[in-house]
Amino acid sequence: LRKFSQFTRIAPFQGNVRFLSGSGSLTLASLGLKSEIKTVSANEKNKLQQGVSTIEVPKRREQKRVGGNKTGFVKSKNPVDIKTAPFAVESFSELGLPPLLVERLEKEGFTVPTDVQAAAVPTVLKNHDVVIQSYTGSGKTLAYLLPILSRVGPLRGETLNGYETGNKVDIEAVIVAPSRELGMQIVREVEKLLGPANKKLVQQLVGGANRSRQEEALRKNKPSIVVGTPGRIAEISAAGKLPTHGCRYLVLDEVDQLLAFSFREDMKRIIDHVGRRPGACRGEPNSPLVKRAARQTIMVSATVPFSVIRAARSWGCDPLLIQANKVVPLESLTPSGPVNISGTPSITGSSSDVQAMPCVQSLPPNLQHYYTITRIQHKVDMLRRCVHAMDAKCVIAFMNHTKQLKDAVYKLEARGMNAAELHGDLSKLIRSTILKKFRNGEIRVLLTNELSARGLDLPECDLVVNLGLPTDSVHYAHRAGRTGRLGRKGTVVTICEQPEVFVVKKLGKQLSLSMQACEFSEGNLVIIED
Ligand SMILES: Nc1ncnc2c1ncn2[C@@H]1O[C@H](COP(=O)(O)OP(=O)(O)OP(=O)(O)O)[C@@H](O)[C@H]1O
Repeated sequence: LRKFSQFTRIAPFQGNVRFLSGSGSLTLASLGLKSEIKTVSANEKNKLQQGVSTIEVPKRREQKRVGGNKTGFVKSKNPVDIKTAPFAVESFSELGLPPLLVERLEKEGFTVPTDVQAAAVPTVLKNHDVVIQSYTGSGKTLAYLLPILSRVGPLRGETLNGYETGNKVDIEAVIVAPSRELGMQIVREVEKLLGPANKKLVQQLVGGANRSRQEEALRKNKPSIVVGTPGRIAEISAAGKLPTHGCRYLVLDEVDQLLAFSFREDMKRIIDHVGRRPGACRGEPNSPLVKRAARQTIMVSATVPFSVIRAARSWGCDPLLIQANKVVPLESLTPSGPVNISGTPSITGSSSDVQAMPCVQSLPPNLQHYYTITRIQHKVDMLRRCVHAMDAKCVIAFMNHTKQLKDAVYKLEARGMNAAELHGDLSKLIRSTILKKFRNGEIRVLLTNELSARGLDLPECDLVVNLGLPTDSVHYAHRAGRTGRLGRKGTVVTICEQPEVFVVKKLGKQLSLSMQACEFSEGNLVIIED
């Protein structure tokens, strides 16, 4: 065992920046991530390009420095100075977005698209069905929202390539997300871009909220975009109160989770009733008009198991896979190809979908991964020591059983640490109040379960702790992805028992991560060298 102070241990990686200090500005350059990002993307590129013909690659410029007076980029209370973010083109206007929308983006502090946005926006604007895959926190939400807002609502371009909506009765875009929190987060993102005057053009249809009020809002406001959870959307659709026959966009966010068995019936209803299936255009002339008349299906996730590829082929028309630097036809992918299959259950329930996807693609490169060993009864105390040692300000700790959450909160609070539990048994109102408090910094440790692993954007989160092991590498990736968003630094610590160490190591191997053993002693992170 060798003992290091945080400062000394991290020095070789990040120069003079104190690890997780929370003070001073953080830079990717100072973290030594510039070269790390380059290495990863070069490897990824090589791996991914084997056997796949790249059909469209957005013009890529030299990676540029973003920072200094441009810190307004990342909208957070303590702006993070991101020196080299994964940005590929200079501006949103280069992507063919209408000027009004570009203006709104600038007002909101978004000036430069991320890689995945640069790849996705022009492709979706060309009416392709797509699967968008890039690592957590890389900006996939705007990657699909921007092309939609270019065609739907008040920010759309003046000329619509001959497409006229006429007397709008139908909803034009349906966005499905697996959790209420993620649904509400997407709604906020759309509202932010539409501006206060046009807020009613987007309607949330999440479960747990008053259904009659949602139906009333649909009738009264005639929104262009609805965002919701599968159950509630399917319910209102089955009641005949969701006019989606002419819907042009169907977005399935966190699509691999939406393919889970529990969503099966609701997803079937949505797939069958939202817009005209692009499959209908098969055999017909491939004219732009025919394509425009069909629904465009956009599937999104950081993890794309082969079940998603299969679903996209069956639900879409010649779908494309969009990753940060390239766009390839899904037809070119096979289970043994570049997008491997993962353990996420498929809609068909096939047991062949059990291989890990190359997770360098699912996780941001700027995360540090550690594990520490303790007895089960000491896990919460180890969490407290870990938070202190890391000097973490905003922590998400995952447990596998809801019943354990309350007890853990109680123990932390007893030791003077602000903590709260978040899980599906709480009402929608309580859940959103807790999340608000966590965002505001009133809660330091959020104890939660898988509910919070997907899609939640809490940019201030600087530490993720696994108090219970994730079930597989896909779950590890989504949990870990709650920190280190959009180029920020982040740390993931898995607190396990001795017999679980081999599982942790296996996860690290599947994800190509360097998973370091550590301890927390006298307020310091202690790395245990192999
Ligand atoms: N071009 C941009 N410039 C600055 N900030 C951006 C840009 N695009 C997105 N962001 C911000 O980056 C953060 C992460 O974006 P987003 O939540 O869309 O990531 P994601 O890829 O969907 O992550 P996940 O896989 O976890 O769902 C958000 O806070 C978002 O506002």
